[in-house]
Amino acid sequence: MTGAEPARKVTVLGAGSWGTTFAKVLADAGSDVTLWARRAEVAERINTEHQNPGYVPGVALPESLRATDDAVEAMHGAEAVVLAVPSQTLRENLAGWQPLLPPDATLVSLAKGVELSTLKRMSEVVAEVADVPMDQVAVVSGPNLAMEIAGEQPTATVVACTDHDRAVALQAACSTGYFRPYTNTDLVGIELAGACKNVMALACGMAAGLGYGQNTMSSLITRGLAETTRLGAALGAEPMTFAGLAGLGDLVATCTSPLSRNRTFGERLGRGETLAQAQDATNGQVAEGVKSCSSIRELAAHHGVEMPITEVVHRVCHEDLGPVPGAAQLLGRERKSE
Ligand SMILES: NC(=O)c1ccc[n+]([C@@H]2O[C@H](COP(=O)([O-])OP(=O)(O)OC[C@H]3O[C@@H](n4cnc5c(N)ncnc54)[C@H](O)[C@@H]3O)[C@@H](O)[C@H]2O)c1
Ligand SMILES: O=P(O)(O)OC[C@H](O)CO
Repeated sequence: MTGAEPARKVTVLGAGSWGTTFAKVLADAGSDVTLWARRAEVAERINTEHQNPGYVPGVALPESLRATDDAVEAMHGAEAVVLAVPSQTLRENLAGWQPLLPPDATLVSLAKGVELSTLKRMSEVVAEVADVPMDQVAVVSGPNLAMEIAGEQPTATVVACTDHDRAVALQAACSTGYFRPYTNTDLVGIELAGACKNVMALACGMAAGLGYGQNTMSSLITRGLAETTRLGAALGAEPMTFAGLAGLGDLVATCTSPLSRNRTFGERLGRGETLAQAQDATNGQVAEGVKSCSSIRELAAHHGVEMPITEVVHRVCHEDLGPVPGAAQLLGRERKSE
């Protein structure tokens, strides 16, 4: 897919909550969409009953949306390939798909995370594993809780790509009466915002689980935005990106919605559940912040950036710090100006 023409043939790899929902958006926008599912029975049900009840219960999928568990068939002739798998498995998934990628296809990451061990953003992982230039990689990120979009509630998002024409083409391919994408070329800012907001949603969830109210949430959201913006500035992002849909927009949606897996996960920790107990309650769906809190913390340390909320979330998730002492640690920090 090149130039400013809408993509007509789009493949979505991953039929989880967001992959299925984004495939519906693309199909509703008039694109010719094939959705790849890991399990044959999921693909079969989408094709015959137009449903994916394990991930988007009660949602009628467009009849034009085709699904398959055959990656070769899924990717044949695609102008854009959308990667809708968890951040920490993207490298492994994409390595398997790499030989099948159509050479000039725009590769679109939906994942919100930072890879453990390499500390790479998802677009960096995609460009490296697919062996394509960075301007062939795009990202979609914003306040995009899948179930609300699947219910066709009005939502905006950001399509980011360093190649503006590709961003415009993808924007056209996913614009519907209920889904309004904006373009942006600040890939670094858009991706960091998407990864960090999951960590802040864990923190807000913990606060909710402890019984704290809106002052605490607003304090965490605002200071979470401050530390995310600091990291972004150190990595060359445009600071204004963090005030946009993929920054403040997604932060507010994720930190305040009971639909967020990250917020829900944090709430369980705040109520005193262990990591394993909270994990059991996710129905197999991914709460990206649980792993990304560690990679973001490490990335910040490499760049000499202070991220106190991320630090506490990491310690609660992985170093046995209780949420109450975690809150005390944040409140007890050295006094400073805003
Ligand atoms: N659900 C949302 O509301 C939403 C919105 C925006 C962005 N995202 C991001 O999109 C990405 C995917 O999220 P999702 O909500 O679709 O996740 P999900 O847990 O609902 O689905 C994950 C999908 O990846 C597939 N998969 C392939 N290989 C896998 C492996 N090795 N391990 C686990 N799953 C594997 C699963 O079969 C499943 O179809 C995440 O990074 C998430 O942060 C999600
Ligand atoms: O359910 P979560 O916490 O993964 O959040 C989903 C989306 O990223 C919200 O934009």
